[in-house]
Amino acid sequence: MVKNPVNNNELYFGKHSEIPMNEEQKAYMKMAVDLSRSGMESGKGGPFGCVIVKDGKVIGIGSNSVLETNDPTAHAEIVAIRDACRNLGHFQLDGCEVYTSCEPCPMCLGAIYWARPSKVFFANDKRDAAEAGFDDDFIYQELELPYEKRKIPFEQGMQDTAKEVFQEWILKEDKTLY
Ligand SMILES: Nc1nc2[nH]cnc2c(=O)[nH]1
Repeated sequence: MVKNPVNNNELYFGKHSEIPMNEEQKAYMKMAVDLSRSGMESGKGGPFGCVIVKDGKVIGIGSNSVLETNDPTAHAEIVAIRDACRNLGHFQLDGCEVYTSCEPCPMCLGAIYWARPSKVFFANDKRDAAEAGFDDDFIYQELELPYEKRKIPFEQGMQDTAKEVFQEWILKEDKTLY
């Protein structure tokens, strides 16, 4: 195993997964890839597609719609999570599988963790996305930098004031945790 000497992270060489997908899983991934192509060809957005499956049924689909909607958050995974949650009538994706044509970017990774599906399958990875001109890997690298060294610097202020609301949340009795 080769490691990055700066942060000791394992370096990427070649494919991640050693467990081949079964035929059903391949069929869902093919749907995700088809969505990536149709979204790209229609001009909706970049070449990314996503399918969400629960108990053998497709409950959400999405293709990248950033260009069509002028929404920088309209990544395929976000569009599919919104579709699935709308269809389920719930804000979490318990017991669901996410099939995405590309490894999720940090934003989509966050959305996936918040939605809490049981598994994620991806085809292209963040290095493939970088070769195609997308910033997914760059943003992962930014996460490892101190706030002031990021391309978009982050500065903290008024923590005490904002924390008062967190204290109110902690004490609030009628809240739904998510
Ligand atoms: N995984 C993923 N990466 C992206 N990078 C830019 N757009 C997207 C997207 O929709 N999905």
